[in-house]
Amino acid sequence: MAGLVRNFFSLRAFTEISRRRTFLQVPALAVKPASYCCSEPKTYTQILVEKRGEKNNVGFIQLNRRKSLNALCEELMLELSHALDEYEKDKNVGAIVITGIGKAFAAGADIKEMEGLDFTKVYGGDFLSNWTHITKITKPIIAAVNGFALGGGCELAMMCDIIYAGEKASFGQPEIILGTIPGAGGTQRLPRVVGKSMAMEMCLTGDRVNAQQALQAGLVSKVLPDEQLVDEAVKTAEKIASYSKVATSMCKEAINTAYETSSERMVSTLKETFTRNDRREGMSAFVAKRKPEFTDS
Ligand SMILES: CCCCCCC/C=C/C(=O)SCCNC(=O)CCNC(=O)[C@H](O)C(C)(C)COP(=O)(O)OP(=O)(O)OC[C@H]1O[C@@H](n2cnc3c(N)ncnc32)[C@H](O)[C@@H]1OP(=O)(O)O
Repeated sequence: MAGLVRNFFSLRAFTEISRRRTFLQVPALAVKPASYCCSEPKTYTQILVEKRGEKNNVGFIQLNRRKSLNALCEELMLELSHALDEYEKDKNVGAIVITGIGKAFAAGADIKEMEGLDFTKVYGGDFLSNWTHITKITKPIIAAVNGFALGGGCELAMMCDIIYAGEKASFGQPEIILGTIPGAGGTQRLPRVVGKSMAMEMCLTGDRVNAQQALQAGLVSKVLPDEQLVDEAVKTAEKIASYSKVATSMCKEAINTAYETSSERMVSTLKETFTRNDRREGMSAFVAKRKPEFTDS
C-alpha cells in the first residue's frame, strides 16, 4: 500500500512538473504576451545576472535598483521573470540565488508606480501579472536577504524555497500603513510559516522583525554575517545543483504541494483596496513624505 501511494505520488509530481515544463516552453502564455518573450535575448537594466559556482551551475540574480531600495517596479519583475526562465531552460543550472544590491533585498512593490492606479486599472488589466511567475520555476531558488525585505519584497523572498538572512536583514508587511493589504502571500505564506499571531501582528501593525526574530520564527533557515551571505547561499545552491535535477525539482514540488493553496481570493481582496480613498492617501503620503490622514473610507 505504501509503495502504491508512493508511486501514485511520484507520478502525480512528475506529471505536474512535465506540465509546468510545457507551460514554460510557451513563454508567450507564461507572463505578458505583449511585451515579454523569454526566448528573446534581453539586456537587463533592473537586475544583474551571472552564473556562479565552481561549475557555473548556479544562476545568480541581483536586484539592482539601489536608489529606490530595489522597489519592485514592473520592468524589474519582467526582467526577473525573463532571467528565471533563462535559468530554468539552462541545462547546466541546478539552483538559483536571488539577492539585492545595497541596503535592501527589496523594499516592496514600487509605490510610486502604484500611487496613481485605481480599481478599474488593477482589476481588469495585467496589474502585477508577473508577480507569481517565480512560483512556476521548478528549480530550487534561494533568497539571500541582505537588508529590507518589505511588502512585496518579503513576499518575493517567501516565494523562494530557502531564505538565508544577513545580520542586517529585516522583514515586514507594511502595506497596512499604505491603506492596503499584502497581496502576494503575506496573508497566506506568512501565517503558515510564522503562525497566526505573529503574522497578524506583522500585517496589522506594519512592524518589522529582524534577522534573529525571523530565524526564531522559522521564516529563515540561517542568519549569516552580511559579508558571507551571498557566498554561503551560492555554496548551498552548488550543493543542490550537484544532485539530480529531476529529484530536486520533484522534492521542491512535493514540499510546495503540501504547502501552497490558491492565492486567487487574496489577490482580489488586494485589488479591492484600490477602490478606497485610504489606499490612495497612504501611497500619496509616502511619496510626498508626509504622515497619511486616513478617513476610513
Ligand atoms: C498577483 C500578485 C499581487 C502582488 C501584490 C504585491 C503588493 C505589494 C505591495 C507592496 O509591496 S507595497 C510597499 C511596501 N513597502 C513599503 O511600504 C516600504 C516603503 N519604504 C520605506 O518605508 C522606507 O523606504 C524604508 C524601507 C523603511 C527605508 O527608509 P530609509 O529612510 O532608509 O530610506 P528612504 O529615504 O525612505 O528610501 C530611499 C528611496 O527609496 C524609495 N523607496 C523606498 N521604498 C520604496 C517603494 N516600496 N516604492 C518606491 N520607492 C521606494 C524612497 O521613496 C526613497 O526615494 P526618494 O524619495 O528619496 O527618491
